[in-house]
Amino acid sequence: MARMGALRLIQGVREGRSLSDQSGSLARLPVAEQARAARLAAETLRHQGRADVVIDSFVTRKPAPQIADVLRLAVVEMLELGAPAHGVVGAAVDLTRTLGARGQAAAGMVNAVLRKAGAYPGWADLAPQPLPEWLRPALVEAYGDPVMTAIEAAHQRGAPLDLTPKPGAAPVPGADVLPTGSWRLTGPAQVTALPGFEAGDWWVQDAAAALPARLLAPAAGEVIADLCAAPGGKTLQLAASGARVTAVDINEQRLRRVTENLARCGLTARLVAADALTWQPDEPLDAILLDAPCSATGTIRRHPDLPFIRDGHGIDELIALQAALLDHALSILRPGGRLVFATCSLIPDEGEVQIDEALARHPGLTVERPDLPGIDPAWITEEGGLRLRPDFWADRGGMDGFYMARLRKPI
Ligand SMILES: C[S@@+](CC[C@H](N)C(=O)[O-])C[C@H]1O[C@@H](n2cnc3c(N)ncnc32)[C@H](O)[C@@H]1O
Repeated sequence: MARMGALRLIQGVREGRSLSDQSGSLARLPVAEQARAARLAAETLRHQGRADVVIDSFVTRKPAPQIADVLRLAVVEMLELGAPAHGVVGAAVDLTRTLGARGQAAAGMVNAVLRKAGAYPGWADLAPQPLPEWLRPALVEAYGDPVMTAIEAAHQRGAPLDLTPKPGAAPVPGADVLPTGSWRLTGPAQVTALPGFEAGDWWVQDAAAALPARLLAPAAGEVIADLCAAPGGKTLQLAASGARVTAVDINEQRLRRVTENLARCGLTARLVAADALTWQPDEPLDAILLDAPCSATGTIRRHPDLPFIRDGHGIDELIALQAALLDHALSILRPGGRLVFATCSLIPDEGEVQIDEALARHPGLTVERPDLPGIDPAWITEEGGLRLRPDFWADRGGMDGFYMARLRKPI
């Protein structure tokens, strides 16, 4: 059941739908099978490049796309997830037979290929899934080949579960406390069953994603706007500081998740469904957090489907939107106020370049160098921002790619 669900999810990705958008399609499966299907699909996409090397070494002709996905699923289940070959091969043959006449005809080939693939000797040494052509060259240009290879290796390792604690909350048993203050769980965990979930002592948020709000350094009583706020990880951090927070997002449905998260954690913020390009506050803002919409290329280790469902289109429009959001945010910030600009992107045009260009457009605007506990000074960029990459903290489980900078508006 889970394998069929996983195959359907992968086919959805081939048609351009993200795994998270398709989660409802598994609703008819028991909960445990839904989780298994989602994990199988994600891991198959994460290791697709390596699976193809194995499959190619045993086939004489390229299999049809659906059959290729059945083979990839089985190869990843055996070689990466350690499932016993006999069960996987039998299930893959059965799955193939459900795929119409083409499946009936391919069942023998699938059986023969997978019997050999299960004993493939060099899986661990195969190069990780490369990033697609719409993204890789820009990142090689920005960071160089060795870093690109390290980023791809980090994507292959996936991501641990990071939690942001409410101030004073007791650590979840078994969690490591990271140098920047987040908690990290490396083993399998069901979020809603963890101690402190019901009480709202913490929320799920990658350690890198927790840093923009820390960089803003909110203080109790300050008037702060969180622009582009949903689903609200950063809103929760700002609200937990005692600041008076207005969370603005254009997407009403996503804002509902902010409401739920605030309620669970016993925190308050004013929520506004509005376009942050035109929204006007009713009182002067001491600080703004602008977590702008972006390519999300820093989150590939959590979303291995992203390289497959995107093709690079729309990034120029996002870059223009980020600049416009930044200009409007600066216009509504009080003189002397501070603004953190952040994107979960690895592309410098969505980070370092945005800040360089904003400084050129806004005379008197300055960047304040990050002074956060736990960050490595090597992560600070020339213009004074913070560049985070998935290959950082490799021995601790990595972090999402992110860029952030704290700006100070002149008085
Ligand atoms: C990167 S996500 C924000 C993540 C969020 N800050 C958090 O920490 O959970 C970007 C958000 O920007 C919102 N968005 C996109 N364009 C917007 C606009 N013009 N005005 C307000 N929100 C916008 C999207 O709906 C999305 O929720």
